Formats: sequence, C-alpha cells, structure tokens
Amino acid sequence: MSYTILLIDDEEEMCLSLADVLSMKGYSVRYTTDPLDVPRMLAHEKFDLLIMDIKMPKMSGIDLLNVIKTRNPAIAVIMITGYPTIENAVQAMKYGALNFYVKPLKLTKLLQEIQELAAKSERKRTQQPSHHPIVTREAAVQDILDTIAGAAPTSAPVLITGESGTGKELVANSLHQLSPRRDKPFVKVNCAALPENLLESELFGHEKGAFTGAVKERKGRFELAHTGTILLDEIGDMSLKTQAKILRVLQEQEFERVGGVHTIKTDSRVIAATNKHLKKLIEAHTFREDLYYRLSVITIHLPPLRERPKDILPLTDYFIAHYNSIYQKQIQGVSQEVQWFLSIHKWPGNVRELKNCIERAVIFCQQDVIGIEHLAAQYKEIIATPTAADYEQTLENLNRDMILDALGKSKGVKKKAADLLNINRRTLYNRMKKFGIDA
Ligand SMILES: Nc1ncnc2c1ncn2[C@@H]1O[C@H](COP(=O)(O)OP(=O)(O)OP(=O)(O)O)[C@@H](O)[C@H]1O
Repeated sequence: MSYTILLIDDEEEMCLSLADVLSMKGYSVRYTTDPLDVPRMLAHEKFDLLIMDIKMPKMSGIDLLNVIKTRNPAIAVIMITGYPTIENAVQAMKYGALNFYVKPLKLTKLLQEIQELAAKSERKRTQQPSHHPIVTREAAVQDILDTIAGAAPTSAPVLITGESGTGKELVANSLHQLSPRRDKPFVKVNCAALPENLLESELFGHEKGAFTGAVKERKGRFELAHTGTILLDEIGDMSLKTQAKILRVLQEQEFERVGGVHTIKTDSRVIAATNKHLKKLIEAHTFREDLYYRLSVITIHLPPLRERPKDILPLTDYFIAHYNSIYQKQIQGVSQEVQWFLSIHKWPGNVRELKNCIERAVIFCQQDVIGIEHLAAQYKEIIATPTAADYEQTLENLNRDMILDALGKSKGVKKKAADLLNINRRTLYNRMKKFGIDA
C-alpha cells in the first residue's frame, strides 16, 4: 500500500515540482492550492502526510494546521515557508507539526524525513490491520459476514455482485483484512474506467516501447498485488480479449507484460465485483462463461439498501458518529420525521447515498438532532408529499420489526433484547404490548 502525501501550497508551480520529485520516489501525491479544500479532502481520502505552506492568501497554514490537528490528531504534518519567523516556527510546533522547512527546500533532508515517516507508518500498518466494520442488523447481511469469515483464509476467487454503493468494495476489503494476506498489498483496478489497451497495460504492465508513450517499462497491478489481493471492480465492463487474459491468470497464475516476452508468475488473490448481471452478459456473448465459473467459486450478493430496511438506522447512527468525529460535532441522532424519511426513501444510490446524505446533514446541523431542514433539497421535496398517516405507520412497522428482531437475537430474554435496543425493560414491555407482541 503506498504512502499518500497531500501538498498544500497556493503556488501551483511549487506543488507540481514537489509532486514530481515525490512521485518519482514512489509516493502517491495529491495537491491543492486552496487551503479551504483540505478538510473536505481529508474527510474523503486517507492521507498519511500533509506538507503545507504557511503563507497562503485564503487561510494561513498555521490556522489550517490547528483545524486539522484538532480533528485528526494522528496525521503527520510538515510545514514549509518562504518567510520564516520564530513565532511561526514556535506556533507550528505547538500545534503539532513535525518539522518546519524553509524555502528554497533542502530536498535531500525532506526526502529522508519522508522516507523515515513512510517506513514508520508501514510498520504500524502491518501491526494493526485497518478496521472497516460492516454495519448491519439484517440476517441476509449477517450471512454474508459468515461467508466472508469462511472465505477469507483461502485464496479462492470471490465474485461480489450488487448495485452501485451497496458495499462491494468494503466486502472486498474485509476479505483482504481477514486473510493471511492482510499485510500484503490490496490493489484495486476499476475495469470500466479505461479503454482496453490502457486497462491491459494497467493490469499486466508494459515493456519499454510497447506502444507510443511507453517510454519506460512499467509494472502492472498484478505484479504490484503479488502475494496480496487484487480487486477487479466493474469486471462486467471488461472486453472479451482482456477477459481471456484474466482467465489465464486464474488458471495458470501467469501473464506477460504488454509488449513483453517473459512470462511472469503471480500469486494474487482475485476478487471481482460488478453491478451487472453476468449471466445476462453471458447470454449476450459479452462475458465468457468459463471465466464466470472460475470467478464465482464463492459468490457474495449484496442486496440493495431498500431491501435491508433494518440497516438504515444503524448505518445512520454509524455515519453520524463517523462524521461527528470528522467535523467535530456532537449530534445525537435524527428527528422522528427524518427517521421516517430515511425509512421510506428508496435509496437508489444505496449505502453511499445514505452516507452522503448524513455527511451533508452533519455539516449543516448546528443542534443536537438532525432535522428535515438539514437535508439536501432533493430530499426535502420528497418529504413534502406524504401524509401523516404514512409517517406514523412506517415508524410503527419499523419499531415493531426492530423489537421482533431483538427478541429473536436474545432468544426471548427481555433484558438482553432491551439492551440491544438501548431502551429499558419497562419501555420494551410497553412497546410489545402496543404492537401486540406476546410477552
Ligand atoms: N454495511 C456497511 N457498513 C458501513 N459502511 C458501509 C456499509 N456498506 C457500505 N458502506 C460504505 O458506503 C460507501 C459505498 O460502499 P462501496 O464503495 O463499498 O460500494 P460499492 O458497491 O463498491 O460501490 P460501486 O459499485 O459504486 O463501486 C463506502 O464508503 C462504504 O464504506
């Protein structure tokens, strides 16, 4: 897994030249010239190190450092400045910067420090596998968790299907994290994002001169994923020619680079994901049947969120807690009206849509509880239509289902069921009575 660095400097030239040097050293580098972009970027992407300028017109690097460090104390930050003052240096250290460099930069020293930081982070990463919980209260998804636990220790291919945003990548990640390969690379390739030739060079690498623009030899993702796991996302969009090459990798564990003659062996566990119906693609002769059978030794189908109503509120709570910590809020939950809306909405974008909806609401909510007014405009329109009766009925069904579910899980032990629901025993009895559930 590569070490990811974010450069923040209002001078684009500076970002580009530093990005060039760092990418050559093998780091993943992103940059922005706008300090106000940074909190959002940090909320969406994982960065290991920030290198930022102090003097920027929209916001000083020191103020930004302060904001970042209060939200994200573990992130490593190095400050740079063309106008060093003792006061700035003291403040930078006080707010938790690791170091303070003066422009023009002494690159050797900076690169050495980054190399040490990257090595340290790698050591830490291999000691503690990252943890992305799959939140669920649905029996169907709990079965999936069992399948993941069973499949993870093996190197068998896994095919993950489901609509966009249902958590396919999250499942792939869990399979990797729970496997003996967890300390080795997890490499993801989006097969729909590139035309056939580029995808092949991305997957298998190329030799120097293999095609116009191939100025250097380049390793492909299968080589990078050696001993680890490779996720072939959107595999339904892959051309038949590339599918043939993937089949060979699955059968023989070998391939050649584009333009290459040497056969390269690979030991990478293949996980494929798609939101397409592969059997239909086979009928339409755009997907190889033999590849399908190879890939689908273990298949995991993630149902759309609209078919997992019991997951909506637990996921909502989980995302509120997640964004509370990112945006430094203390939001306790959602109003009844929002709860109702969350449960009737069809979520065409699935969990990703719910996650985005909650992020937006957390940002705009200045109170303890998220209300309709904090939701995006498209949701407010939907809410404007239903009747009060729909509202009551849905809430009621939801609560009833949750109680039955908790009673099932606790095998009828009321105290346990009440604990699961986070209510006291008396409230549980009252609600059971109201819903006509036998005690
Ligand atoms: N059960 C879950 N618990 C917690 N987070 C989830 C769950 N399911 C999905 N997510 C989160 O929702 C977002 C979308 O999930 P993910 O990217 O895995 O979906 P996907 O099916 O791979 O989507 P696509 O087909 O568009 O690539 C991610 O941020 C993921 O972490």
